[in-house]
Amino acid sequence: MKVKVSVFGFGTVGRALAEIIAEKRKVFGVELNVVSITDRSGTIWGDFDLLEAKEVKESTGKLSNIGEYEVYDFSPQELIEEVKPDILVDVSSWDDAHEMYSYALAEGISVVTSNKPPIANHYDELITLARENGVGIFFESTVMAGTPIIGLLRENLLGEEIVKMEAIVNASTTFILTRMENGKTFEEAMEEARTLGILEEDPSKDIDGIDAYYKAKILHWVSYGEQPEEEEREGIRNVKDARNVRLVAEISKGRISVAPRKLPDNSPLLVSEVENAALIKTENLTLTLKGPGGGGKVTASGVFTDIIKAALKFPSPR
Ligand SMILES: NC(=O)c1ccc[n+]([C@@H]2O[C@H](COP(=O)([O-])OP(=O)(O)OC[C@H]3O[C@@H](n4cnc5c(N)ncnc54)[C@H](O)[C@@H]3O)[C@@H](O)[C@H]2O)c1
Ligand SMILES: N[C@@H](CCO)C(=O)O
Ligand code: NA
Repeated sequence: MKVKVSVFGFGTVGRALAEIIAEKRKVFGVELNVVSITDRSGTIWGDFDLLEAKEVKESTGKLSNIGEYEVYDFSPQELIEEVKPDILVDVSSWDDAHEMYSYALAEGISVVTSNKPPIANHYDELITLARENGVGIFFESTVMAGTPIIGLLRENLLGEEIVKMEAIVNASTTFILTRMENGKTFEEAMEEARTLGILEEDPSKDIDGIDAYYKAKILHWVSYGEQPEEEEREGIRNVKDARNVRLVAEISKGRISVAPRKLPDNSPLLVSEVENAALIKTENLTLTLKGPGGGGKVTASGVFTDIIKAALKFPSPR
């Protein structure tokens, strides 16, 4: 089965995805063909070499510098109408990408994304639109990167009421707090996090708990199919003694909160570096899920899985 893919956004995750697809373009009976890539400088469309596009972006910062191919100045709607991919992959940091998703879903194009605000703020309308048009919307890497918490909740535990989740879902604050535990200043730790490619384009989203809040909201939508009524959010700017402190997201029916908490020494949530963790309590099970929560390849891994699920028209009950 040949599948046309349009990639929107070509930063850390987009370029890591290009590497994975270049290596694994034919898997599970699916043959992936990336027909367009878009960054802020424009869209390349046609029979370009993926790794060449990655190299041009890395060396010059702009896809439009890829000499021998035409560069198009498409609006998101023109991109959908002209290129007509089978799957639209959003790995950009465009907070308002939901309109582009709606164009695609209405045209029978599945959407895969690692971009949280569009899913956190427009979940219901996007899921409904996908179902009405017989296509899928997949967002594994919006929470815990490629660590499969979204697939776990959307495609499993279907007979279980999710009683409560406590989770560490932001890699940057975990990294910063663990560096501060080891004597680094907040500024030094921030600088180190920047070199890892895990900070948001606007790092205040990490520091002020906004990224973790979006993720908690997505987990609430997937678990309960509705908005939370109660929301609390606090970041880590006021943390002075970082020992055993982590930014904890709590999700239960009707309520989400994000706040720094001092954890006991034996807490499974006491992760470090870029690790994420989730404690999931249902009526009959108590689960712990741990894994990397940030970085180009580990995020692109979850995006790749979603591309295959979209190609195989994988049903997501929730
Ligand atoms: N890096 C990670 O560890 C990680 C993990 C999970 C999810 N994410 C999410 O995945 C997305 C990409 O992350 P990243 O680390 O690659 O970010 P990045 O800042 O490296 O790249 C984002 C890209 O999006 C492009 N972009 C932003 N707005 C655009 C627009 N309107 N039109 C075209 N291009 C636009 C930027 O130019 C940039 O190339 C973000 O939404 C991020 O929150 C990242
Ligand atoms: N900035 C995010 C990237 C992963 O979503 C984090 O630190 O967790
Ligand atoms: Na995930």
